[in-house]
Amino acid sequence: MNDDKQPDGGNNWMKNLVIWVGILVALALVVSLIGERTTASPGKSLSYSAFLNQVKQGTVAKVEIAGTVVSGTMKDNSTFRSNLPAVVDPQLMPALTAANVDVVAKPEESPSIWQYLLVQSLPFVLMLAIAFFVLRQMQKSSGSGAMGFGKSRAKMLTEKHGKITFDDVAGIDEAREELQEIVEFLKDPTKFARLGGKIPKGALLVGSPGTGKTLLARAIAGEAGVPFFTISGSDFVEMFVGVGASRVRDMFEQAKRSAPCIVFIDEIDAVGRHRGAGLGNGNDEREQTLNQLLVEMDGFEANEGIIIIAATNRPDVLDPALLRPGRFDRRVTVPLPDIEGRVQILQVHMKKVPLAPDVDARTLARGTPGMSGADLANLVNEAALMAARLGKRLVAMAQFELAKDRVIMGTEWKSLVMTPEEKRMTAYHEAGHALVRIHEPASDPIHKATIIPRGGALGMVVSMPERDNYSYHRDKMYADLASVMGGRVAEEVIFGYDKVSSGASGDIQQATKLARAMVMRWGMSDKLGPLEYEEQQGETFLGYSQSQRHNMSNETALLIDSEIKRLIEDGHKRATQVLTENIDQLHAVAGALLEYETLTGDEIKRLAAGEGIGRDDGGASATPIPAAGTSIPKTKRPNGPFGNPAPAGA
Ligand SMILES: Nc1ncnc2c1ncn2[C@@H]1O[C@H](COP(=O)(O)OP(=O)(O)OP(=O)(O)O)[C@@H](O)[C@H]1O
Ligand SMILES: [Zn+2]
Repeated sequence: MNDDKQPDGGNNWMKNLVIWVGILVALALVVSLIGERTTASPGKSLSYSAFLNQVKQGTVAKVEIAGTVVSGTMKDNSTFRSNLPAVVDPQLMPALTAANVDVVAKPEESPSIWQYLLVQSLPFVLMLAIAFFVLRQMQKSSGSGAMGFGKSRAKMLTEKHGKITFDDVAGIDEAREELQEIVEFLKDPTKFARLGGKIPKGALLVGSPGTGKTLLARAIAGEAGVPFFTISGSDFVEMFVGVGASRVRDMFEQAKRSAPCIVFIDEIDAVGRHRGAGLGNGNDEREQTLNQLLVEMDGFEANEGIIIIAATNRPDVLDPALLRPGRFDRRVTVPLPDIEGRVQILQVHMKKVPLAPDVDARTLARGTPGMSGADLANLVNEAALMAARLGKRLVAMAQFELAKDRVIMGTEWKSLVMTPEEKRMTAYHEAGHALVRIHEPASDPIHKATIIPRGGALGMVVSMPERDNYSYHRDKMYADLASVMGGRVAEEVIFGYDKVSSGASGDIQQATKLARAMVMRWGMSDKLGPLEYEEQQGETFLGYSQSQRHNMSNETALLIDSEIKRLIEDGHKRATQVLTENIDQLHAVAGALLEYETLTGDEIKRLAAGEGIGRDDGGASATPIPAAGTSIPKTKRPNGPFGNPAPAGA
């Protein structure tokens, strides 16, 4: 369903303009030609010497001279015309008098007044025409109104444009659930408020291109049955100062008239960049626009029923002000789908084409790691086109396989750059984090682990505190340090000390930060004692926290550094111990990660306990995962195609 692409007359109006200018020029030519015809005297045309001969022979009865144009009548009543030479011929007048020709001097013939006006005004007419078309175009693209310059370009999509519901959105259930509350609110804002729900104002969807952010926003509108306005952040960014701001104002006015409704701002980073991040005053306009956006968001009462949903794949560049409570208070990650998600997305799109019986969504999903929902939609579309070209009634697996290759080649596809070897390393890295966490009782339980790349990280392990933590204990800190180091340690244990990847740079940063805070802020180093060595500055927000050391002696500074180093080394040691003692579990979890890409905390626990993963999803369940204690020789595992026996069912 790509019908949300706006029918933008992009090149059309240029074409129109060219056609109209062409017509005008052609008209002008015709008019001037006609003009020439009518002013020209009839009769045959003679050269000057022929004319002079006729005069001398006495056949000419009468001439009229206008400037250099001569027209005349012969004695036999035929007419003629001729042109005089530019320099007056001294022979002519005597010859005319000698032949007794009737001579009439007429004032020089000027072009007709219309012709004159037309020629003179042609450039102006052209300019007017161009201006007219440009203006008309601007009005068209900016909705109604005479000068639609400051008008918002928001497009309103109603159910006419195809109703989209959550059924159309597959494989991103978590994001869907997080947004469910907004649907409830929009369905009946007053009831929601009465029941005491916290009224949402805006949500920020974060995710790479094509993961279905737009789709999700539309589905919310579809589920709630409210109008959906869509606009792109770049539509606000104009050359002229003030235009963007007035567009924002206009957009909100429009939205208020149709509340409850959803306003979807795609690419919000185009306006929402951190203020003052750029150089020069080229950003004045953008800043004004952003300020206006903030003002509007603060201005409307939450129960007015306007929900603003914004999408970005660069949350890191957003202005912190946008993320303050009461603005985009909900931040929802829309991840790339894992295998299960890809199966579901493929199924959603396969519903729209007639399938041959041999088509297996799961096999396709296995072969498309890293593809976004948009890539998968594209894949199904390509396959259907291919089948149509071959004159087939049903789309068969062969076409899907071909289409897959085509999509892979056609997109700059990130995970394609990730070689199987890198993928394997990532799997062991994340498995390392996860296992250390499981074996350190003080750490938070794992929510999930994934090797699907997102936002610069190759994979990640997400843990979820069982309760809100207000204070942390020393043992939890140690456990965290160990599990943060677990990723790099797993790489060392499996691939050798020399082979470790740069993928752990984020971990090392995190470990250092944690260790520093333990030493300097929380007084957890015995050597330094419970003193605060650090002064906090600025907002601890979005990573913009800054800290500074007090003026301190050199020895203290050295001691701090060595304590930080010691803590990190301790973590490294603990992780190494856990992982070498439980290397079977490491293989099992890494193997399962390669197989399924995303594992839940329970699944990891089960694997670590030597049990099966416990999924019963068709083909996948038949796949033997090299769990701890299985008969697959240990040495072989890291060398398999994916550290795994050949996938079953494929
Ligand atoms: N989770 C999904 N389920 C079903 N279809 C999807 C999904 N994600 C993407 N698609 C398909 O891909 C198309 C494009 O997705 P969409 O425009 O919503 O992505 P996006 O995240 O908004 O991308 P961008 O950041 O480029 O704007 C959708 O119209 C849909 O056909
Ligand atoms: Zn890591």
